[in-house]
Amino acid sequence: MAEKKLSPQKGVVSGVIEVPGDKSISHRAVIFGSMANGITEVSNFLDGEDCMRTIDVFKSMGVTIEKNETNLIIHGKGVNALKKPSNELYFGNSGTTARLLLGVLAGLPFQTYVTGDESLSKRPMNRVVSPLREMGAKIEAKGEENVLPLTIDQGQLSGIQYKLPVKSAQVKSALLLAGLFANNSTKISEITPTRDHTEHMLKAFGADIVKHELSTTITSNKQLKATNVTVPGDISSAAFLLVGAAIVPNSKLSISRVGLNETRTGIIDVFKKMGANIEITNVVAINGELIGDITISYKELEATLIEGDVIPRLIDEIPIIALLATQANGTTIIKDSQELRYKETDRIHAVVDVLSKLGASIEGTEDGMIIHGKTQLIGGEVSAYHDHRIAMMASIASLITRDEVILDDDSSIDISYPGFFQDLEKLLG
Ligand SMILES: O=C(O)C1=C[C@@H](OP(=O)(O)O)[C@@H](O)[C@H](O)C1
Ligand SMILES: C=C(OP(=O)(O)O)C(=O)O
Repeated sequence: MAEKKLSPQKGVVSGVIEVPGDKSISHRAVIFGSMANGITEVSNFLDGEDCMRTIDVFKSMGVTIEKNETNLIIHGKGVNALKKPSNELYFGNSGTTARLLLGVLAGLPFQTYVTGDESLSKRPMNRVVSPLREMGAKIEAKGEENVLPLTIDQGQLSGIQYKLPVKSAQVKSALLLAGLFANNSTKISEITPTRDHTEHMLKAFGADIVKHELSTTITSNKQLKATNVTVPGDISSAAFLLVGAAIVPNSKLSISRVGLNETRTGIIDVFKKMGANIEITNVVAINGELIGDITISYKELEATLIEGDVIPRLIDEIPIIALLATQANGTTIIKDSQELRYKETDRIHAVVDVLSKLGASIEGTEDGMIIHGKTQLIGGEVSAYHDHRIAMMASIASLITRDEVILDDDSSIDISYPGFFQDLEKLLG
């Protein structure tokens, strides 16, 4: 535990910066690079704790993964070369590692035993385990049904046609990965588009994948071919700094080389709906992923309604959007976000608790929250709930509080944004 005292009102947020690599794409680069034949070089890989858990899993299955000054180098020898690990596989705090790896481990010809930390051990795994069992996977809970720890035995997978009941890219990705091991094709359909990095990367690594509207079909194929991956800056990390600039008068901030995949840019739509001064420039596509620069400057904002199809496009940004809404004129309503209750912590409860303690006018609802702005935040002692996104939200709040913010523990920030406080320091006047 590392308590953090954040002094209030440290001045304007201004400058040009890059944020660390995208967490979702970094995980996937390690997974695909480790399953492929050949060397995969990953530039701008996120050195966050969650991605380290994915690296450790493949190292324990015999893959050589090393770093040079700039890149992560993965020496893939194909899925047939993966070896039975000698110990349990530990997924730490990472939901993405857990869900995606279950899809891979279900197809491997040896037994594995998988565990996670206290938070991950409470998060639902049935959303992945149940369709994987339909495919023929042999997965058993060690204790309580449908949560970690789990044992995965060798099973013969068959393709399925599956309509996702939850709006989850992790579930979709797990099933597409399992589809690589199945003896016929697998078709996954969604009701609402979720992040599609897995689909882009499957294509880049040579898998046989066809996308038609909201359905994706994958044909079994264990022979992925290595390719280099450029990881864009993480828009979910950029979100904290962008909100910092949007709420501190006279700020102006540019973030370069940020991922702008349409399935991730819901926060930009929200900024625009609130009337923010925001501009996107220099957009290029690399392996199907858009990358560009975002510039924002301070402006009075108006409240808005956030609901429906935009939610999966900004699901991880809702804590910081809630802070933004405390500074917009009027009532912002966030709906359709029940999924927040199944993250590192119940994020509806945590956001409402932290922002209320800091002086905001906010209520939780079953599937979201209602925020009345604009309020002068006061400051005070708050818990980060061991959740990186809550810790960074409270830290950004201190830029506008009247008094100090005391955070019980800032160590979770290393999950997705090591160097967060150094970057923030650089931008403060
Ligand atoms: O696929 C991914 O990389 C992720 C998908 C989302 O989770 P769900 O699939 O549970 O919505 C998101 O919240 C998580 O941070 C990363
Ligand atoms: C929910 C998150 O990640 P994960 O599901 O991988 O733990 C997150 O990064 O906000």
